[in-house]
Amino acid sequence: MSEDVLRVENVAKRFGPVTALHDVNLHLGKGEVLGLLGDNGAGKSTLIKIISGFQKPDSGKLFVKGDETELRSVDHARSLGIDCVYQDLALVNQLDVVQNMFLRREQVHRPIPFLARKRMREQTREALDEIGVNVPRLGVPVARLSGGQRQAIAVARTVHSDADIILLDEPLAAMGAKEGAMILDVVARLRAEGKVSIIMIAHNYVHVLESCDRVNLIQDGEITFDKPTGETSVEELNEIVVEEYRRARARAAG
Ligand SMILES: Nc1ncnc2c1ncn2[C@@H]1O[C@H](COP(=O)(O)OP(=O)(O)OP(=O)(O)O)[C@@H](O)[C@H]1O
Repeated sequence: MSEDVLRVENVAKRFGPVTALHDVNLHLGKGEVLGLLGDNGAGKSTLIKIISGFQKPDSGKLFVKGDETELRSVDHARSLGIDCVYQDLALVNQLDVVQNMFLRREQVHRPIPFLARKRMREQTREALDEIGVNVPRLGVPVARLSGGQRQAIAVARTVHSDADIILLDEPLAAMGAKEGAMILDVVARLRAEGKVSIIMIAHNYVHVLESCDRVNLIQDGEITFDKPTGETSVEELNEIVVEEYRRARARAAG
């Protein structure tokens, strides 16, 4: 891979008595797809929220495209090309599919002329077709759609944005097998094009090994494993996780 588009150095984050991230170091190359694996509560979402400007770290540094950057907000991160599909999707239930697709653009906050609305519908349809997910009625509030369809809209919105650093927090979480495969196809296409860099949180080792260039494992708020996917296996990843589980049980037993 060429230069890093993102570097996280010694990042720590606490929530009261809970240390979510101890001392995290991570890097993402241009055009690279990095899989981030880790148990529940390991710190994956906190890390992604820090990289997307949603939360601030207590300490540590973030470099975006070579420049040390203190992200002030999600909008600030977006202005630098970083966009995230959060686990809870960040769709607005009462708004319809088209309005959600354009949520972060100012049209939604003003009356929309008929022609602009028509263009927005066309672009929404195009973005969803690109993902390959069928959402027949674009005018319904997204609250009435399935979890998989909602997830697809959130992913389509990010892929169709100007972002060149895309963070996917468990993009397959609410999906059936067919919809999940479509999202993995989109990741595969973006990976082949090499224009965007992606961090994908996932629980399925096989998905990560097949869809990513490199894999990081986060355990108890620290990156404990970093290898190209071609140099590791489900067995090796399993072994590390089981070993950590044994250690945690031994610690708990005193
Ligand atoms: N806003 C918060 N307030 C208090 N504690 C938090 C907050 N956000 C995260 N935590 C705690 O920080 C730790 C890491 O949480 P995080 O959500 O980053 O884990 P995760 O690896 O994404 O887990 P999961 O796979 O279950 O989503 C957990 O112990 C969690 O309870």
